[in-house]
Order: sequence, then C-alpha cells, then structure tokens
Amino acid sequence: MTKILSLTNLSYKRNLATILKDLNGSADTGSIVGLLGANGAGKTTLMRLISGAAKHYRGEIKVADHTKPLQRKQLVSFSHQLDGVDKHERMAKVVAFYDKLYPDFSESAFQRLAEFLDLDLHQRLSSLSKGNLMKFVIAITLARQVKLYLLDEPFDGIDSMSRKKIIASILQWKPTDATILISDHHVEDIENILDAVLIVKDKRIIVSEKADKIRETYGQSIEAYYEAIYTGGNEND
Ligand SMILES: Nc1ncnc2c1ncn2[C@@H]1O[C@H](COP(=O)(O)OP(=O)(O)OP(=O)(O)O)[C@@H](O)[C@H]1O
Repeated sequence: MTKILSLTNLSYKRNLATILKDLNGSADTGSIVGLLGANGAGKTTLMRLISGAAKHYRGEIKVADHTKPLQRKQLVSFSHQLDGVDKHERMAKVVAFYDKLYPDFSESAFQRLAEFLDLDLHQRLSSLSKGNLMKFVIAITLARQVKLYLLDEPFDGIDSMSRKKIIASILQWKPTDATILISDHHVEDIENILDAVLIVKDKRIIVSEKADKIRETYGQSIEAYYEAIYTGGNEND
C-alpha cells in the first residue's frame, strides 16, 4: 500500500507554545482516515500544516513525495480554504472565483455535488444556515481534483439528516485513489466510513491503526476504543 501522506518528527510552535512535538504518522493512498482528538489536541493545526497554510515547522511533511509547502498546496484541498472569502458573496460567484484560482477545480464535479446536496447557488454565504454553509464547503473542497482532501470537522453542529447526506456525497464521489482525512471529535458521525484512524493526544499521534484491526483486536467500536484511549486505557496494548 503506498502512502499519500507521511509525517516525520513534526514539531510546531505558535506564540512560543508547543502545539505538536515529534509527531509521526501516515495515511495510505485511497483511504478515508479519521483524525481524532479532543478540543485543542491540534487537529486543525495539523491540517493547516499538511495543506501548506502553516509554515515554520520542524520535521518533514510529505504528500505524494513532495515536501515543500507550495507543492503541497497544489496536491491538497482543505476545507478551510474558504475562510478568507467575503461572506456577502453569492455561492455562484465564489465557485467562479475558485474555478479561476485552482486549475484543478472541476466545475462539473462541483455541479454534481451541489445538486446532490440541494444547494441554491444564488444565495449569499452570509444567508446560509450552518448546515448549508458546510454543504457548500464540502462541495467546493471536493470539486478540486487532487490527491488529498482535508475536511476539518465537517459535521460540527450539523443535523443528522444533513450529516448523512454529506457522508453519502463523500462516499459516492470519492475516486478510488483519492485520500480523505476527516477530523472530528464525535467519532460516531464517521465511524462507519473510516478505513483507518489517527488519534492525536499530548502533541503527537498516539495511535495510527486500521479501523478493522481496532474492531477485530479490541472487539470495540472505534468510538469506544477512542474514548478508552482518552481516559487512559488501550494505548500500546
Ligand atoms: N494563534 C495561536 N496561538 C497560540 N496557540 C494557539 C493558536 N492557535 C491555536 N493554538 C493552540 O493550539 C492548540 C491546538 O489547536 P487546534 O485548533 O489545532 O486544536 P483542534 O484539535 O483542532 O481543536 P478543536 O477540536 O477544538 O477544533 C490549542 O491548544 C490552541 O489553544
């Protein structure tokens, strides 16, 4: 199995505070990987580093054999890319902007996703509910044709029907060779679609394991296993 992502001895400080320290981990090409961890564990920071948005780290971040932040930016689509967009814009205009900005943006893929997620592209971002805004973020993130997708807490505050719809869109859309890293602290949301999990705790990845192996070895759901890790059990058993 080839690795799309390899993190080696990764350390990162922000305003003198150490956020990640000597972190190691990897993701197999074509897999859906859950990046799990409590609030403040460093999931968003790690995604910002992988995407090339955060710099000045120590160690190595490799995406498909590329280690430089600028090269990684072209290989990774990150759900936070929309953060700087003017919220008064209509969705259609943001899509046109994305189409110009990213040579890998597929308008047809976006249209398919937008239709599936029932998005009305004439609406302004500022008028969208939290769930519809997240659906738009998912559609625009997945419409780029790249090797690695980073979805940061895509189900935060989303009702269960929208959640199911978003999960269905991820599964329906995902090409076999695309890899998706999804961060979440509500494991039950994504448990059934995960091929592997990376658990972040104490500034590093303390578990990097296949989902089936966790279920078989520990006879537990991913959620139960993850909770046990956080309360002190299971680690390095
Ligand atoms: N600008 C900053 N300056 C200093 N510390 C920061 C800064 N931004 C984030 N941090 C710290 O980095 C740590 C990791 O934050 P991060 O947002 O990556 O965690 P997270 O796992 O994504 O959390 P959540 O699940 O709550 O979104 C936290 O302790 C946070 O306080």
